[in-house]
Amino acid sequence: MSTPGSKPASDSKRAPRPHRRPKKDPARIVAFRALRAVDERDAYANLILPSLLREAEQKGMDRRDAALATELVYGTLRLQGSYDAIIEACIDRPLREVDPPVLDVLALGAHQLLTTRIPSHAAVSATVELARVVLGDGRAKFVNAVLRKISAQDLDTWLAQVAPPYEQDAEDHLAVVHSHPRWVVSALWDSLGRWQPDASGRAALEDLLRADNERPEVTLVARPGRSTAAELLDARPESEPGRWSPYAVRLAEGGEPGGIEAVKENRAGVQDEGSQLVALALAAAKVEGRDRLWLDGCAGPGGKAALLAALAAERGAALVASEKQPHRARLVARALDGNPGPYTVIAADGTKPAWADGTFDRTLVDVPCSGLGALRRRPEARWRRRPDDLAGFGPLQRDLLRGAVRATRIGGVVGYATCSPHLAETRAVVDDVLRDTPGLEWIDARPLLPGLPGLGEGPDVQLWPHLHGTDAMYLALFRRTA
Ligand SMILES: C[S@@+](CC[C@H](N)C(=O)[O-])C[C@H]1O[C@@H](n2cnc3c(N)ncnc32)[C@H](O)[C@@H]1O
Repeated sequence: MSTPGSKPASDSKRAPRPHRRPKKDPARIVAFRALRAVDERDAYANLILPSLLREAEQKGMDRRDAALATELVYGTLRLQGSYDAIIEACIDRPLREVDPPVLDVLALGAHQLLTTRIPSHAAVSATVELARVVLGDGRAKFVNAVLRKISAQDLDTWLAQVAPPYEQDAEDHLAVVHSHPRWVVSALWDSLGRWQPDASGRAALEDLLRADNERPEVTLVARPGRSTAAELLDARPESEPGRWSPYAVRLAEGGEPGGIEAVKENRAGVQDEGSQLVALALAAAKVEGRDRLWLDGCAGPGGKAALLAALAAERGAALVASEKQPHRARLVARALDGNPGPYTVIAADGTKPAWADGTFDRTLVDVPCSGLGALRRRPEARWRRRPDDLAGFGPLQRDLLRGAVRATRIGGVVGYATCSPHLAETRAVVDDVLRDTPGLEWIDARPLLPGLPGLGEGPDVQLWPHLHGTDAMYLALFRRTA
């Protein structure tokens, strides 16, 4: 029996193949559209994908296909560096001469072949079908030929072939094997060496790079006084308590937070444990005297502000949550909605403050940064960021910290946080501000994060995905003494 498009081999010379419409495969089409939006419009995968999935679900896409599309987008973007090197070894021209949509289809195919459990024949045929739909028959043939070459070896064999030997060029080797830009490998290595001098060798760096390529758990925060970890654990019995924060609950894989009552009512939210620890450490630092008015000077979209506001409410203190961008200030207002204690949300520039010097007892600035500490969550960020971006953030980070110091009264506490372990955004900023700002005592943050291993020599702390299971948050705490 012959089906449309397939004929007995003996016929193949005589009859031309009847035209067959390519099969539409919603998961792979959504994945392709998401990758195109990331490439063409600088879209963020975590924003564009949910909207494409909603649209496809309205047309009947089921949950399994939605899960497949999500895995394909995130997995392909994370491992793009490795896949590009492998694809380049399978074609006879430089990668930059391949049209970006073709490259996206090839990378999607490489991901299915080399990293997922999809059988090779299914991965090739489904990706070639996708190519027929989105690229046309001619280019689908090219895709077919390249994917067949890729399917001849597994990922480790390919990487051993395409990465330069470690001994010849360690950073390039790790960049290709672990799919990070070389400059990011270099920066992470420098930072790891600063914080973990005894454990910053090749093995530790590889653990970190691997952790960046893993899908992060979804962690919830039970906002104090409004919900408890026990309530969240009851709502999701298959979830687990956080490792470090008493307010954290880690959802089991695939766990959707949206249906949980406490989340719907804003009494709990989604928040990485590293961010929770930053807010908890700031709240735990000792201030001298009055402790009534707290400031979050870079509050948008409001995760840390919501936790700080709840902690402040428990102590009879109030939070001012300030954010420069009005649309992000609106997100902060939403995050704080229902907080049991007093709070104010304002749109203000932390470098030209809307408050008198010395107003606050505790101040946090969680400054804009490269985000190199959250590569697990933002799979495209590593490819989009450039080393020059750091020079752009540096002056603002220093000004925001100086502004935070001025905003805080003598005896009060200031926290400087970034979601980046890059030394230019952490130690270099703090060293410069300490040098030109008299009357600042650097507080040891380590005792304020009880139980966490590997916090180094202090007084500041750097969290790590591979050691703590958190984003790579940095925190330095100061007391204003004069
Ligand atoms: C890393 S995010 C803060 C994340 C937030 N703390 C949270 O946990 O949700 C940095 C924020 O600082 C804001 N920002 C940038 N420049 C600022 C400035 N000059 N003054 C105040 N906020 C600023 C950005 O718009 C961004 O929302």
